[in-house]
Amino acid sequence: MLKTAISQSQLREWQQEINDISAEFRLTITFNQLNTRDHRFEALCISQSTPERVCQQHKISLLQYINADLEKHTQDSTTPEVDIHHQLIRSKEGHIIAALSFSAVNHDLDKLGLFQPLSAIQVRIADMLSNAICVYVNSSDLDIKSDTGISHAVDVQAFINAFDEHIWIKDLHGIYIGCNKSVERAWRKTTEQIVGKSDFDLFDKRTADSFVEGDKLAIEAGTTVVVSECEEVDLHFNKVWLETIKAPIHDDQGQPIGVIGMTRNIAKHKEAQEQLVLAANVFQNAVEGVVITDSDGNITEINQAFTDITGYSREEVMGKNPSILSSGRHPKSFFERLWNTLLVQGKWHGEIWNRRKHGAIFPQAITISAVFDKQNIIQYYVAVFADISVQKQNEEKLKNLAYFDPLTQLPNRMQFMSLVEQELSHSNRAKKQLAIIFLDIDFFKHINDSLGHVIGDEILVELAKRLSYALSDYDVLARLSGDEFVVMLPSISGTDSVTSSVDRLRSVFERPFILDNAQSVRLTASMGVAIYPSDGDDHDSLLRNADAAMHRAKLDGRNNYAFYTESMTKQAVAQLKLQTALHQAMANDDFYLVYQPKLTLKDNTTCGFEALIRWHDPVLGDISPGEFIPLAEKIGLIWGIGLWVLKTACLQGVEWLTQGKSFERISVNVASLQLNRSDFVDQVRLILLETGLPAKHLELEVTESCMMHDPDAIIRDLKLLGAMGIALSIDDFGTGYSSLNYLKKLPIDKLKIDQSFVRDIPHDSNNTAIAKAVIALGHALNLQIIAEGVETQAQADFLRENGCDLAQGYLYSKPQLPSALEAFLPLVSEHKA
Ligand SMILES: Nc1nc2c(ncn2[C@@H]2O[C@@H]3COP(=O)(O)O[C@H]4[C@@H](O)[C@H](n5cnc6c(=O)[nH]c(N)nc65)O[C@@H]4COP(=O)(O)O[C@H]3[C@H]2O)c(=O)[nH]1
Repeated sequence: MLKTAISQSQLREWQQEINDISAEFRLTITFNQLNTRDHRFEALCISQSTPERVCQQHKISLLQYINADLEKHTQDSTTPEVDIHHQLIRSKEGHIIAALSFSAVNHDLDKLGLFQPLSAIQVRIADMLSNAICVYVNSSDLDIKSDTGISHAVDVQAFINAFDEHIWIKDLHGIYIGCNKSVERAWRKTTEQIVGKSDFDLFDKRTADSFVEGDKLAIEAGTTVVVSECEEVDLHFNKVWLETIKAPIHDDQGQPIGVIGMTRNIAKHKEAQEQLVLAANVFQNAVEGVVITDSDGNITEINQAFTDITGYSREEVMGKNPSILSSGRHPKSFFERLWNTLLVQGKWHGEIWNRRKHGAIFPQAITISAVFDKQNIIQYYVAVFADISVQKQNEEKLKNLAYFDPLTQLPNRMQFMSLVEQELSHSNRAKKQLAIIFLDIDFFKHINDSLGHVIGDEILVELAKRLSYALSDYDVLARLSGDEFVVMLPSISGTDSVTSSVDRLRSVFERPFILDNAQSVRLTASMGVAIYPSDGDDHDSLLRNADAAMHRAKLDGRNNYAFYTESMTKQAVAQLKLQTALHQAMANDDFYLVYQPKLTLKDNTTCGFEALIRWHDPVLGDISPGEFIPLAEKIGLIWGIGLWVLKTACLQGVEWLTQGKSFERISVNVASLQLNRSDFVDQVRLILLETGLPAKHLELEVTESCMMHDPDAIIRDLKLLGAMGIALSIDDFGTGYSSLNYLKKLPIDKLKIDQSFVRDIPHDSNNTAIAKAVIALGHALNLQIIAEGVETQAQADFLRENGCDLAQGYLYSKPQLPSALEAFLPLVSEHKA
């Protein structure tokens, strides 16, 4: 127990007063330094937080002082410099109470005129710096100072009580010789119950052992040591982190004579420490690269991810400017904007292309923040960035998928449309024309079906290359789907320039496509052209109309091209209707045949009938064969229709024969597509067999154009038909192919002068000349000549006079139903007669 000359109640009162001051000024200690008993002094307390100002004056009655010795005191209150002196304070019994450090602090208080600084003291207990208290003596007491000097008396108990920390002092035997109020509260014991006891008296053995061990540590170390850190619960059941430090107390000879201990709550410190550890962990383990620079932009810290992403180690970048990463991709203005935003808003976020240590450029998403101090001055810049190379690559891939055809790498429909739209707005402003060419490969389906899709793809890739080469750099080529390509020709000067582009595109198909297996494939394409602004003023209508024109080119026999006109669309719509009806006609049995007699000009006797098809549609009415036969050829229905006509005509012939009628031959028109079929001869043979019509009663009329495709095969088939006894004639002679070379090879019997040459004879000199020439030619080849479309007697007379053998036409009879033709069908017996 501390021996003091003052009573406990006085001490408490005194401490209370000090505590009040402490509360107000965060002061913690006070004591009388004067070696004068029963003297009244005034203490002036100065807040440590505002050390330059006198905040408030308090009178403290220091009635008594602890009778402690200041064993060594060299304090000189007049010394202006800070000078630290260490003191050991002992109780009357010689126990060391505290180890104090005094430092003189020169304040300007004397300027107030009221006080003279006697001593300004800063006190340390076991290395813990307390708040300062300056003790001044009233001017009137100065004489005392000069008489008596500085007192050794210090109220140590009050001093240590002022601390929230638990403070205790033990001698070398481990006996407590003092403690403060905090210890009383924490250990739930009074000072009297503690002083004079050892740890073994107060705690369980394990705890006591650890405490004694701590004492030993401090004594052996000869300096302050942290002996334990532990988490506990305080009186209010709050979790606290307690740290116990111990310091040895030495005598004049430096021999240890005891231990001072102090336990304090370091929860806040611990929390801050944990936060720091956590932050450091986050910093180092972040996936994002982090770089910190000082306010001048010099790198002060980086994390591991920075090194992983950029390839630069910490040593390589410390103190350098982040511009070492610069890729050179961004213009100066980019960084000017960045800095402007950063300085004004304190933050910038965006994407930057930087360069890795080994040279590769990469994109990064980065946020740069400025860190300000209390005065709003920038202290640091912190940049957090992520390498977004993979994300960029994926974006690029997606963009490609969205805008480009993966097979040919050409723009796809979406991209093409957007390019056309852009070009249209330009053309609109510049008052220029623009052309869209729609290109579709003829019969490409057959390639896929016969050679497979892999070969089909191979051809499309090769074709895409060829088409690209055929176009200029300004033209845009795209693949819309399957075998459909489309071209935009911007700023065309007129139709001519389009035609030459179309010609270049067509020339691409002149060379065969050589496949991997050395097989060669020949292709043709049909193209349609639409021109802005006449054929449409937006991308949709232009593409649609180019497509319509392309279909027109297909209907015109493929391997062709067509320009779009408004009327053409209407025509296409009407054709679509007709097409649909034609498909129905076969199933509905809407076709029938009429027959037109053929006569011998010499004696006007019937020498045969031409079977001509008729179609009556319940909705569309009568439709001329001149209209629907070419359509049937184009949409592939001609084969079925042709067989039906052949069979029906043969059955009619059989009927007439059965009726004993004489008609020589029934002639049937054969479309060139029918003749091009390899099984045509077989089909004819089959029909003759099925119907029972003798071949000698059948004649087939073929057109010259049938010789256009594979003439050798046609000649072979015609010979086979001729060998069967079927007569063959060339229809519409003079209107088309007219190759005399083939004509002489053909096994034909007749030439038919087309009605266009018959029409104006004998008045039209050209037609009469042609008619005469055909007659002469035919006769020279030993062929019979028949004229069609004979409407007048004059025509008939001219033809007869010029050697024409046969004729048919309205002069004799229109094509009619069999029932109306009785007059032209004599009985065999009559005919012979
Ligand atoms: N102005 C005029 N015309 C006359 C006269 N005499 C006959 N005609 C018409 O002339 C056309 C002759 O047939 P085409 O040249 O083979 O021309 C035929 C033929 O190429 C084709 N066609 C008709 N029926 C068939 C058929 O069953 N099969 C095939 N493949 N084509 C057919 O349709 C074309 C037109 O046939 P149609 O309309 O029946 O027209 C027929 C016929 O009615 C006349 O004195 N004056």
